[in-house]
Amino acid sequence: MSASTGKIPATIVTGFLGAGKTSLIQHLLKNAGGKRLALIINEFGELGVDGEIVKGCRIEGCPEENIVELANGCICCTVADDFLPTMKALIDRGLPPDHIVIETSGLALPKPLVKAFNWPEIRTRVTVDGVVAVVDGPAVAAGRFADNPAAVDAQRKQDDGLDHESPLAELFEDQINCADLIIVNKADQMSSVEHEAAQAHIIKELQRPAKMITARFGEVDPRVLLGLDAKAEDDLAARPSHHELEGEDHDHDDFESFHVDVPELSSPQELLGKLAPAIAAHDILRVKGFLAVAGKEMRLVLQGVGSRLQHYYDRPWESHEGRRGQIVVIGLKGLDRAAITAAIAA
Ligand SMILES: Nc1nc2c(ncn2[C@@H]2O[C@H](COP(=O)(O)OP(=O)(O)OP(=O)(O)O)[C@@H](O)[C@H]2O)c(=O)[nH]1
Repeated sequence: MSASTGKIPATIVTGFLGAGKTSLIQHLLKNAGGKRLALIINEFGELGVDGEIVKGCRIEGCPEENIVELANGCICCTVADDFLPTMKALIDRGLPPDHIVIETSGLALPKPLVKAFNWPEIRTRVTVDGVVAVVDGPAVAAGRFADNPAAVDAQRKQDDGLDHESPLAELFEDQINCADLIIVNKADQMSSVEHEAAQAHIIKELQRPAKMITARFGEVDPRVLLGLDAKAEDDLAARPSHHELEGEDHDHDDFESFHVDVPELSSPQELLGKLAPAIAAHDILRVKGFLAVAGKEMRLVLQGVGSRLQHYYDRPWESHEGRRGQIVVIGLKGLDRAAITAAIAA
């Protein structure tokens, strides 16, 4: 319960694809110090990978019924259909959570979600304690979210309907400009010069006061993360967004995702060898999923952010899952699905 409002506090975690939102939440759950947390996990792709990863950790104190997945679409577009009923169900429980944490999809605009907390049934019971933006530090330092006039011009030539700046830059700016706390993540992958470049870019684009801290693997003290007491739903005018200037056009109309079934692999390398060139050739932004490897009882988690690929075994396959390997692929609209599928699953 928030001491200043008497309402249940909720934290909205935003940040681009692969920035480290799920890692942050896993760390928070492991260090919750007895707090009863409930999680709402939203994903752009049609497979609930993030929710599965968090459940796969089998963290004590966070039973599976406290983790609600809203997959297949961005939460900011389905607020009334998905988010509000989920919130209501959580707060109507006999023993409501102490704190609600919402992981939005990497393509979601946070502001429509904050607005949803003004719905009468929610407003009286819950307050937005803070909006936390997780930022991929090395990607920002590398200029991934900078406005790139040449690239936008080239895209415009292909698509007359494109009426705004780089979709990645816009989304990045909307996410940080809604935040109370910005976490510059992946410190282990940045030199001090890159760290400074990332911070300078954030400060250049930031139009409101927000705290900024650095982290690796989302390891942030829960006392820093929770208890910001921002009451963000009362403060919407101070959180500027490109989206408002563009009417109903949603930034993530510029992105698409699909999934690929992957047969059992002889080794992880069998897939990695095909995936790395496919990511480069098709400028794939994000891949993630679960794979079966011959002779291994455990399922293999695959994570790809840009060209960086990571994999690890997390838990044994359960019998009802049938060792079914699947990965989600996300990129800018116009992905050559047939070519990517053929390259990965051949
Ligand atoms: N080296 C390094 N890798 C990190 C760090 N934080 C996260 N990662 C890795 O980056 C990948 C994506 O991390 P996630 O936590 O799943 O990112 P996310 O923001 O939840 O991704 P989406 O939900 O798909 O948008 C995983 O392979 C993580 O292990 C970090 O600080 N350093």
